[in-house]
Amino acid sequence: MSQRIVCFGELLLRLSAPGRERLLQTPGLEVHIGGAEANVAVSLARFGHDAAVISTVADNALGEAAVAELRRYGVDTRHVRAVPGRMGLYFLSHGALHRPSEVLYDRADSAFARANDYDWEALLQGAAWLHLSGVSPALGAATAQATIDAARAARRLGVKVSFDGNFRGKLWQTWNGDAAAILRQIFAEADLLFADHRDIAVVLGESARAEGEHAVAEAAGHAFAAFPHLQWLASTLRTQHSVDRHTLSAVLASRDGSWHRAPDYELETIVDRIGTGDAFAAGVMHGLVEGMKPDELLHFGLGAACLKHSLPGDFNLVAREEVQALVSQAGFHVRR
Ligand SMILES: Nc1ncnc2c1ncn2[C@@H]1O[C@H](COP(=O)(O)OP(=O)(O)OP(=O)(O)O)[C@@H](O)[C@H]1O
Ligand SMILES: O=C(O)C(=O)C[C@H](O)[C@H](O)CO
Repeated sequence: MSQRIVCFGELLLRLSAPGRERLLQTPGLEVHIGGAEANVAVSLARFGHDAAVISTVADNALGEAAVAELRRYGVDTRHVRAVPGRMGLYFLSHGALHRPSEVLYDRADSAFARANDYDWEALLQGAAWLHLSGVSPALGAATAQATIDAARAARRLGVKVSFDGNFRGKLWQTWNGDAAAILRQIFAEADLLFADHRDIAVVLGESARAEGEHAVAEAAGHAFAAFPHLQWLASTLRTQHSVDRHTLSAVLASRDGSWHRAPDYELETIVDRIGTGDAFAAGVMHGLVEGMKPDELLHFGLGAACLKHSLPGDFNLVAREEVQALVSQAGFHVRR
């Protein structure tokens, strides 16, 4: 069994309009389970890792369904506790052409958002990595503190910290949270950051006017200077030609000054882009845990992200062999 990776974050129900419809255009919604950090755990479990989720769900049928869905894909859910309260929801309508996708959150005061009493020393026992994201601290003071506590405990215990910026402006606005001050404390504990120039600008109080690879490279330099524990910074590079046609690449920077860029992938008819950043994060972590070389692990992460664009739902339900086949250009023939 490979190294244990634990992911801390909220489990959510996604209620989405069918196809490309607007919300409630017809009276039906599709249900998927999501949550940025849980998405990473599912991907890692699919790649064969010992992946666990630490979370708090409502002690009702919705909480049970969310936990059951993680178990179905091999995620360890022993540290997901159920308490009285409500599950967080998000509504989604997929965009198309020139109409962007829209997310409507209904998650205020969820069981997860209220909780901050985690015994991190116990929960992190045996873990090699802790994965966190910017969604949890954006929910409110309790989860912001829980995320900071988790990152600090991990560092004390020698557990590596992975943090995905996942900036959610709508969530920060609901409670006027000081994103810069809170995220800075988490960035300070991270060994691995998934962040671009915009995430770094928020934390370092800079303005992020420029775009593209150079903007990320410059911001990465500032992040390595500001945060001495930081070893790697990875980011996707996305050019959007329309809502469902993108060019995707990715970059990886290391503390030793090396810079890697993966090839461009053309995504012509995107099925679902939610969770693609999480798929990238899981792919990069898989590569690091497996000891892949930087170019190889970056390409694997990008391949995983590309494949997620083909799948409805938040989870990237692909095996490592499928990602390998894509990055080694095995072609698109029907497998039979
Ligand atoms: N307004 C913003 N301020 C700061 N950072 C932002 C902002 N908007 C996006 N970002 C950051 O840019 C990066 C890329 O964002 P993007 O919306 O493309 O999501 P993703 O991480 O690729 O996909 P997903 O989160 O759906 O899995 C993320 O790290 C995100 O935190
Ligand atoms: O937006 C959020 O807070 C979610 O966690 C829902 C999705 O699963 C997430 O955005 C995917 O990264």
